[in-house]
Amino acid sequence: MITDSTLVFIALGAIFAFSFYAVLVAGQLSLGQAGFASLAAFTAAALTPDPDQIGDLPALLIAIVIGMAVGSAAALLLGLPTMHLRRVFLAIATLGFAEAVRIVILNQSWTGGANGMNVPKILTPGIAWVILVVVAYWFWRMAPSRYGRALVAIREDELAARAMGVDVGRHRLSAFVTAGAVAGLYGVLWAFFVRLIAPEDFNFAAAIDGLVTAVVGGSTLFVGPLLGSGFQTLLPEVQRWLGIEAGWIRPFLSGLLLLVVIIFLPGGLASLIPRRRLVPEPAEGPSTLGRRRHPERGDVVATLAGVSKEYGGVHAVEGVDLQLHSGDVLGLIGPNGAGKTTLINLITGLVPPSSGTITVLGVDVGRTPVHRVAAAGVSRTFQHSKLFGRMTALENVLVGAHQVTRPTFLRRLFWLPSARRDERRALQHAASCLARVGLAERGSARASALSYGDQRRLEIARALASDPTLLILDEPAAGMNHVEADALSELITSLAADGLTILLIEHNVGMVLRTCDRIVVLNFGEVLATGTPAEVSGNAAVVEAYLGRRDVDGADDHG
Ligand SMILES: Nc1ncnc2c1ncn2[C@@H]1O[C@H](COP(=O)(O)OP(=O)(O)OP(=O)(O)O)[C@@H](O)[C@H]1O
Repeated sequence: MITDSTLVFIALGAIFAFSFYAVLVAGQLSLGQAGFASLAAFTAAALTPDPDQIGDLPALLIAIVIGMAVGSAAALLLGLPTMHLRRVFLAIATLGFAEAVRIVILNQSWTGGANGMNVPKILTPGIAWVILVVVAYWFWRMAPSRYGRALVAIREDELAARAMGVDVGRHRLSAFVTAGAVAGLYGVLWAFFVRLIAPEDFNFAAAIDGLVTAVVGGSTLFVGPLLGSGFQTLLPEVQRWLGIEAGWIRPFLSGLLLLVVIIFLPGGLASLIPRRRLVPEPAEGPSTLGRRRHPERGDVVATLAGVSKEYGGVHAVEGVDLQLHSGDVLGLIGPNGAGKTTLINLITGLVPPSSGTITVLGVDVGRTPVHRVAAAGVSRTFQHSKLFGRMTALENVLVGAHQVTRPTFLRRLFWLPSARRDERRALQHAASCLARVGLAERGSARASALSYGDQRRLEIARALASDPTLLILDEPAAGMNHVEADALSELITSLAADGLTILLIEHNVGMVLRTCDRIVVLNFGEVLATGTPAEVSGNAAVVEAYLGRRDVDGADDHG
């Protein structure tokens, strides 16, 4: 039943699916792979020397190099203007590209137009499978590397990944170029196996086949494309074996399976296979990563001058002047909608100010990408949890350590001991961050499975992993009981004793009064009062605008 052709088509289907996997893993949906494959196939077929003259293997190797170069170059050129597009918009743009390629190739004389192009058949099942193993190996080694984790983090929460110091644009582009190279590889292998290639081999249906293979197989594990391709290729064989020739059965069943997988098994068939979880390395003494030199106690860490942020007609932040000093714990309080979150989004570079200047650790924040602000030593948690839900607690913290760890992917490919050493150090560092917030035992739990209080603590551990100078905590005690809030208060005090500067936004006023050296009160986007806890709590305007009002609300979270 399984012929040589079937074996080759399973391998080719899986390689093509890997080109979708390459971007799905970073949360991107691209349909341009058929276009990359087509460009690569026709260019390689036209340029590769005659195998009768130079031998089959050298000819195939030359074709592969040409195809992968063409595929990745096309992806780079298409990626540069489209990488800012998200989800369905990227799918539409890339689909448009693939369709344009098909029409251009159809109308060229050198490609043979609709008649297609004759290509020598030099691909053997053995070579097809060796190449598949190499491609699978690449993605297998990539997944647990710093780069692989960053891609998954982007898929899980792009904004949080940026705040953790991941250069999202560069990572998305490199995933896209990888997809182009792998699609180009597929195009070449296809061309040098089927004898006659035509533009229709790389049409919309081919792209959808590749996507279905990747989605059905699953994008969470590298074997997914193989499972998907095995299913897609073997189904017609099983049909033939059973004597059912109807051509509609395969597309119908794969459509049905796609539906079932999306509804019941979002991780694809591969998610049925248990995944080996990273285990924390026990910390041997203090972490050797990071060790950032913080400014001298009392030095200015951040300066905001006349900062305003408008959303349409809403003045979320209005003319704020503020300085943060090294080693300070500064509290930021105010009624709901006062502009607290907007202010920290401004300080971390997530939103640009409408006017005014913000300088943090020497960086002009309004003009600097978020990941560079993070690299300068700014880290934060989010008011509404922005954990990477499908990653474990340990993996979340490892992404937090992105800026203080070294890239390992290329060294992992060659099993270099230095990569293993770097990984051990990163794991120990992550374990010590988890231990610092009291989550030492929870490292291998999925972030989304943690209790609410533990999720808040995990966000702090992830933020700490970048070894920040300025740590911004946005309502870290929300949902915590008094005991947990007290422990959090102690943690904040101990972090400040280590030299960190902390900006704490919190509605638990009792905790803010106990923990902070200085407090800023915002109201309607403006600074209503600044001072020590005693000064602020005795300020009549503050009591009127915030403290009193909250008491009337009956809120019991003032401590
Ligand atoms: N992206 C946005 N688009 C439009 N308006 C916004 C946006 N972000 C914030 N705002 C508005 O800006 C004002 C300040 O909001 P912000 O979330 O900063 O307040 P906050 O003090 O953090 O409130 P809370 O305590 O409820 O979190 C609100 O009126 C809010 O509706």
